[in-house]
Amino acid sequence: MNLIVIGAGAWGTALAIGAARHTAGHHVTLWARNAQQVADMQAAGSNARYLPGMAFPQGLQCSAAPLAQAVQGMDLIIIATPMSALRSTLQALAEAQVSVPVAWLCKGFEAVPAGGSGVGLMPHEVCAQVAPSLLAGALSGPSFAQEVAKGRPTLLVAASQHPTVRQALLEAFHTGPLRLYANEDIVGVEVGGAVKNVMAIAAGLCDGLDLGLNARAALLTRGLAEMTRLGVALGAKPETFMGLSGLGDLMLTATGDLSRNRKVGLLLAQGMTLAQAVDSLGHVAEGVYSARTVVQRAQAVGVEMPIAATVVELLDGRITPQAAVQRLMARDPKQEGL
Ligand SMILES: NC(=O)C1=CN([C@@H]2O[C@H](COP(=O)(O)OP(=O)(O)OC[C@H]3O[C@@H](n4cnc5c(N)ncnc54)[C@H](O)[C@@H]3O)[C@@H](O)[C@H]2O)C=CC1
Ligand SMILES: O=C(CO)COP(=O)(O)O
Repeated sequence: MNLIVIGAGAWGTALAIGAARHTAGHHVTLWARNAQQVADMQAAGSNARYLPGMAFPQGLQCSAAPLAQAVQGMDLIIIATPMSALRSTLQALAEAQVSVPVAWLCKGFEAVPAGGSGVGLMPHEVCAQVAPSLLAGALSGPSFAQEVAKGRPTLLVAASQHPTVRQALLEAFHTGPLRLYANEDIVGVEVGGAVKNVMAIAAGLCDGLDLGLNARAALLTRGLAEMTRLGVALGAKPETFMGLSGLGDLMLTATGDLSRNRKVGLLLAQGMTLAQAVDSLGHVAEGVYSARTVVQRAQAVGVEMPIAATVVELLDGRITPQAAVQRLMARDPKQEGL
């Protein structure tokens, strides 16, 4: 199998390493838009900027060729850019008349700028707009890049309504320490991936303010309820949220210190501004950009998401972390459930 990973950040690089290391007979290409980055990676045999200390296995190729040329002859195309570049990348693939399976790794909803109008979309909705004939899907689940690059056991979900896409993802990545499950519920998988990042920011704040383990468990439980409510209202199956891309990724991202989203919350709790927190990461934290869209989509379908809405106010600097906690605690009593 020939496969190409578009976008050489932490996650694209880790997955390319995993596929190249464990699948004899696969030819894996890691593509970056920046020729200098490709030259640096080739010279070092690693991606020092985005995934330092992880040596490339033999056979992993790097490329900065024009995208339309780079994807020729590929059997599977993986988009590993941030959510903000998904639309333009899908457009480029549509223009290149790609007919092989494509899957994105980005977790988020398209951003709606502060004060802006319009509706932010889920990844598969973006694809339906700009590249409707692509055979496409998402690869998601609890997976810190550094652990995948180290070869630690990791379970992922191949989500698509197209069996050929699910099958191609399994063929490419179900190997060695990577185990894949297939799921047709792309809405559920994408809602889980987007909302867990928003909840991880909240969990970082909770821990940064030293609110305690009881508070964090409560936050994640109610966060899961918010995720499920939104997903079901958007057409997802409720059971998807009990799976890897829902509860699994929520647990990992909200409690694991490798998470960039969690780190944003921890840094805000220390008194950093959002700009300072984001600048200090050196990587994307998708929850910062998706939070507003998540809440806006929830309002559009009449779903209440008090934790996510509070995160948006915090990110906008309209409320202090302490006031946010007081407000959530002072909500009226209600029946437990979704
Ligand atoms: N890092 C992780 O452990 C995981 C990340 N993800 C998701 O994967 C996506 C990417 O995350 P990371 O790789 O960690 O981000 P990162 O911040 O490490 O790297 C992003 C990369 O995308 C590249 N990029 C940006 N725009 C591009 C474009 N138009 N064309 C090609 N490349 C472009 C940047 O140059 C950079 O190399 C995010 O949506 C993230 O939520 C999902 C699972 C795990
Ligand atoms: O999606 C991830 C793990 O599954 C990575 O989370 P962060 O983007 O918060 O680091």
